Amino acid sequence: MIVKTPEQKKALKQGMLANVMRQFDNVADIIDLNPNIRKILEVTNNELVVHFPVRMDDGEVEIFTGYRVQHNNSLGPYKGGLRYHPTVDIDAARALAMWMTWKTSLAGLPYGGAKGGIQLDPTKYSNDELQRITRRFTYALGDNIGPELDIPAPDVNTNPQTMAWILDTYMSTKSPAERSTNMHVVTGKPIGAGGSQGRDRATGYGVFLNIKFWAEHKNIDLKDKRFIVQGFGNVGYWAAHFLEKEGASMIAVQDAYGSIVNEDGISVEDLLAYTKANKGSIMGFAKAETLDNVAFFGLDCDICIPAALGNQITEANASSVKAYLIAEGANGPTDVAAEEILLKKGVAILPDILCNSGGVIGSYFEWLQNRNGEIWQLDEVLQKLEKKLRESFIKVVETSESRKIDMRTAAFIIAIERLEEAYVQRGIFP
Ligand SMILES: NC(=O)C1=CN([C@@H]2O[C@H](COP(=O)(O)OP(=O)(O)OC[C@H]3O[C@@H](n4cnc5c(N)ncnc54)[C@H](O)[C@@H]3O)[C@@H](O)[C@H]2O)C=CC1
Ligand SMILES: O=C(O)CCC(=O)C(=O)O
Repeated sequence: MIVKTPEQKKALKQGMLANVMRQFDNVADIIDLNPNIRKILEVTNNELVVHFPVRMDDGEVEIFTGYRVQHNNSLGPYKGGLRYHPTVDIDAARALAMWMTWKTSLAGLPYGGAKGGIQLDPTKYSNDELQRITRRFTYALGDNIGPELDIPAPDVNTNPQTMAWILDTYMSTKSPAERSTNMHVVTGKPIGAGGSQGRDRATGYGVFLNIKFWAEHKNIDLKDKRFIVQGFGNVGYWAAHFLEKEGASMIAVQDAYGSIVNEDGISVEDLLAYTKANKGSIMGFAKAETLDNVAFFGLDCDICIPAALGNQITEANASSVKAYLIAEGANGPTDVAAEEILLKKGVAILPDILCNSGGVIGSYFEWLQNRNGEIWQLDEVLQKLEKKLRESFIKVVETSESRKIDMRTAAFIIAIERLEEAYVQRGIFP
């Protein structure tokens, strides 16, 4: 359960869970949310913590801890990614699961919210070890996931290969008849294993589209605009790819290994090719200089795209931000204290639950195709994605402008009011 007593609250470190709870409480107060529905939404439905043994390449057995938190399923099956990272713990999974509920609700999808992962540093394990870890984790999750119950997807340090291992392991526990109808137990799969065209780029493309919609709304031409990206993985790379195609220039990048800068621009494709040959790291890229990590968010630029972890823009660095737009590719990259500072400075923030929702929308398209035995072309997927994202963007901007509130508050209001309506219409709280 999400911590609620004063003692627990006091003990709670200022992490993502504290942020998502403050965001929720703020909006619940503004919309005067039905108190019974508030009680339901402020706790998670189910929390699974599993400890499981895996044999390492050297023959030793290591015990791993995995998590799956299912926050709410009043709008449909639980949906959300799996993260492999040392910072994964029960509070991180709770926070990320809650954001998923708001995200799927805002996007108008028939899904609830969940998140999970394994607390580990994947750079310390071989590919074979990661495969065995993923398969044992899937066995440990058992029937707590399922195509109509809870559908995982990729997140930090997981990818289509990870999803294929999960699919294969899950299938191996099913009867032959069930195997062909369970393909949609995970999304973000490789195309050959039932994945959808476009899911690879869906999140980053969605981040780009949100920036483009915002720029059009403000009559700003993206050509020659300077942007910085934190995280050059799935989300960061694809967002940068599409922005560069639009004529904008990437002047700095930060990843888990450090930061690089080139005021004249860094070629997105050259950097991708370099990272592929350099164990995923941007460091040492010849056409840029090394930059102190602390200076990164204070760089002179137009657009800042945090696309790595949570709580990256905080009270400590928010005042130094020079960008006039922050497009949140990551979940929870801006904490509540930082947001207050940024909004006072006039910085616009495209909130995570809107800005990175292209990923889960792309997953929904994959799930639908698997469920209905359909295969869609790339252009069809991208067109449908753009249509859905534009609808969400318009709703958020209209709510923000008519109620004179920031875009995060507007997005949360739309998401939480949809959930409230579902509970009220079902008659649970007449
Ligand atoms: N993959 C997806 O479809 C979606 C991902 N997101 C969010 O986007 C963010 C990034 O996810 P992915 O791109 O999928 O992960 P990824 O694993 O593909 O890439 C993560 C990137 O962040 C960097 N990074 C890790 N720790 C860092 C640190 N302390 N400082 C700076 N950079 C660091 C890594 O080096 C890597 O470049 C996460 O917050 C995730 O929850 C949100 C929606 C969907
Ligand atoms: O594609 C999905 O189902 C969820 C992706 C995700 O974890 C996220 O949107 O944060």
